[in-house]
Amino acid sequence: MPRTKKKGRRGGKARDNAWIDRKDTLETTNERFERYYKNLKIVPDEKWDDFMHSLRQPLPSTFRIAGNRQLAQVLNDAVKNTYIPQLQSGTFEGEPLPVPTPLPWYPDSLAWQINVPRKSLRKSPEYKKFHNFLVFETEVGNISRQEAVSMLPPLFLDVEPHHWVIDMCAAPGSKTTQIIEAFHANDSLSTAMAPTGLLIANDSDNRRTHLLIHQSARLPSPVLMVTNLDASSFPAIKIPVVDASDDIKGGEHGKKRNWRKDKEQQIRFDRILCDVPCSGDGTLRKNLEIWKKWQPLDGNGLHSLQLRILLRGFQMLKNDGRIVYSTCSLNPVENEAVIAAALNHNQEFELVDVSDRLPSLIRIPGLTSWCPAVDRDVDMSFDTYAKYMESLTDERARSSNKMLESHWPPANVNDLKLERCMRIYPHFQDSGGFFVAVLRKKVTAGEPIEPVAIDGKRQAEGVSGPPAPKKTKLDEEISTDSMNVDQSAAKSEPVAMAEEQGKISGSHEHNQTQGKQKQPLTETGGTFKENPFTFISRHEASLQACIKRLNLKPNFPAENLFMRSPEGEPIRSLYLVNDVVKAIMQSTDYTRIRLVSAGVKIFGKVENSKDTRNLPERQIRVLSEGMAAVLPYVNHDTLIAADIGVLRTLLGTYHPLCTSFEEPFRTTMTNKSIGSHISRFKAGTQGPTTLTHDLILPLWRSENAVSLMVEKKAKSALSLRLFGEDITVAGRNKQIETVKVVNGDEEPSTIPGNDSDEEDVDADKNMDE
Ligand SMILES: C[S@@+](CC[C@H](N)C(=O)[O-])C[C@H]1O[C@@H](n2cnc3c(N)ncnc32)[C@H](O)[C@@H]1O
Repeated sequence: MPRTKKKGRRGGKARDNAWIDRKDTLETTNERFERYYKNLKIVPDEKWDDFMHSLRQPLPSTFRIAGNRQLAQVLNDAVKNTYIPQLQSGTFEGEPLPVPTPLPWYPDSLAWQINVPRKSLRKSPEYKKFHNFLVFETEVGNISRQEAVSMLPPLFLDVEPHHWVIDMCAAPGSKTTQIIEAFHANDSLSTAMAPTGLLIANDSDNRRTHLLIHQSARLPSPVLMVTNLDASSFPAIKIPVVDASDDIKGGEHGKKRNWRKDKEQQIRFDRILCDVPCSGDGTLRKNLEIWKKWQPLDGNGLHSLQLRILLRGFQMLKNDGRIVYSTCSLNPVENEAVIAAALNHNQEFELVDVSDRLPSLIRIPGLTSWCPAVDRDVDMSFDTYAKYMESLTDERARSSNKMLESHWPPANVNDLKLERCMRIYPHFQDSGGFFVAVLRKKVTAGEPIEPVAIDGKRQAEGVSGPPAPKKTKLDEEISTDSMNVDQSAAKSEPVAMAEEQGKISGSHEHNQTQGKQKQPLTETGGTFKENPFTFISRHEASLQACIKRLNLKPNFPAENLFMRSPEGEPIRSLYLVNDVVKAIMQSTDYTRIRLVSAGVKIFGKVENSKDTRNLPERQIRVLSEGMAAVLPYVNHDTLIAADIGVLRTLLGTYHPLCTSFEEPFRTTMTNKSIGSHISRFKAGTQGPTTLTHDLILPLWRSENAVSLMVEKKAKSALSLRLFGEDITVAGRNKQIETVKVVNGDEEPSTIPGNDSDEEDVDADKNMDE
């Protein structure tokens, strides 16, 4: 049986237990917060109490059914038709249990909200069962726990599979995952598309890029690259130009691109997400520490970084492209003020009216007037920057002034259509607070308009045209087209994490610089320690043997496979990227773009064992996590046919002997050679079990047995979904342990069954997790 190299766990245990993690009581007050936002009139006076009341309520848990549409529908049906009726029949302390409700604005009702106090969770068997389902499906990437409002930006981004997209501040990756889903929206469980687009998920915090990699590994894609750079100076990336005769949308899968060696293009993006670091006061309902720390200078301090990130986004956008800017802050200085300053800096851009999108989402238009606080004690007495500057009579006060003109509304504020921005408040639909703005490049005839100064120090009030002002320091930082920027280490504003370390959520950062604005950028990672990305020869013997064994189609892009070790070293795992990602990786040194990860791991090296005997055709196996990426190249006629009965045996036993299967699978497998195979489990009904769609899964044929090469948690999730119980060996073990613990008996040593082959059991333990 194959042994694959043992991997470290990718975390996630602690998260499981906190799935439905509602805090039941909150102590919440901050006089500055109330004074600031009441003065700003962000909500009408008569609604103020509702607003404050809802901020003090625990935030309901929300989740989204992820993955491709077909599976999403199956899981959504399970929530609606299996779990909700069970919950409806349960009670807690004599009261009916609250049941999950769909978020009315989320497309196809695929997102849900649960409002359950912890104690009912712990004590309700119905909720325990539902919780188990959520945990398993989350672990295998089919459900994503995500704050409701954080699901919004990708919905307004409208990503299509051929788009080139950059998520500039992406970690921990909830929105990146949604974008990946958009790339694969049309995949099904038995067929997949090879998207021709590109997704760069970037974050300046190296540790958080690894959270992002973990999160996105649940939905692996050959379009994905993860970089670790300061988004405000994201470097220009050049790749060869594609021949004009090539369809850039790559409608035909596997069609090779003809890259021209003589001509380069700078990558510009169709879609850009700027989900920038922010003070995060929209997350007060779940990040209670903000109540103690909040003060208005946090937002003032983040404004210039937010603006620089958005303006770098402007520079990198294609002509007909779209940018979504979002924060989980309520502060206009981090929201409308950033948008206003960016629009005045580059008048080629405009806000998009998206009022007809997601009609059930309750929101209000962006503010068109506001006044920043100039100190921690919420002094809001200056309605213009000029008046504020006049008030600074001594030279020291003037030179240490941290306020920028762009903190105030510009004179042309009414021309900017800021009402097209969206504000979402907690009392609207029992959510967190959020801000979203959708921007695009105007379609203009003639010459591009020159950017104007943005930080207000030299900018004349009432910018109406494109004068060519002297550049300010902030301008210089922004207008560097970063063509040759070499970020030897990513830099970031010293923002602290709003959320608990390591927890996956869409929440934004909190600036804990406590009013220190525009701090010098700090090095995050020092040296960049990542293994190189080495493309391998498509003629490599073990690879060719594996392709032949799996009957992959001739258009399988074997030349797009790389390993994460220096050239010449033996292959361990092979990763697949699409043509655009490969072109970037070959045109740009990976240390320049601080590339942390790319593509999908599709093949694993089988460690030498009695099965492989050093034979090349037995040395590489297809990994379950890579199946979706391999599917477009699978020849469906040559897949090994199997049914629900076979699946039951494979799930219920680690390595069943070939002879333990019914015909015709028994003879088929007996006649197969040792190595990696792919099987198609046909949709159908057998007894009480219905498989609603075909499943395509990897198998390993050893000397006498067959194994389903799917990691344990995914096996349990599949078993729960199909049979309503966890029939896997691990699942049965867990049940026996629970019974023993409850009865005070000893732990069981082994589970009886057909698991006599020690080596096989090891192999299963070593599955990539
Ligand atoms: C609001 S969080 C992003 C949340 C993420 N979009 C999600 O949905 O999971 C902001 C992120 O910006 C990152 N960040 C802070 N400064 C940055 C910079 N200069 N460039 C790139 N990322 C930055 C932080 O590390 C943080 O992960």
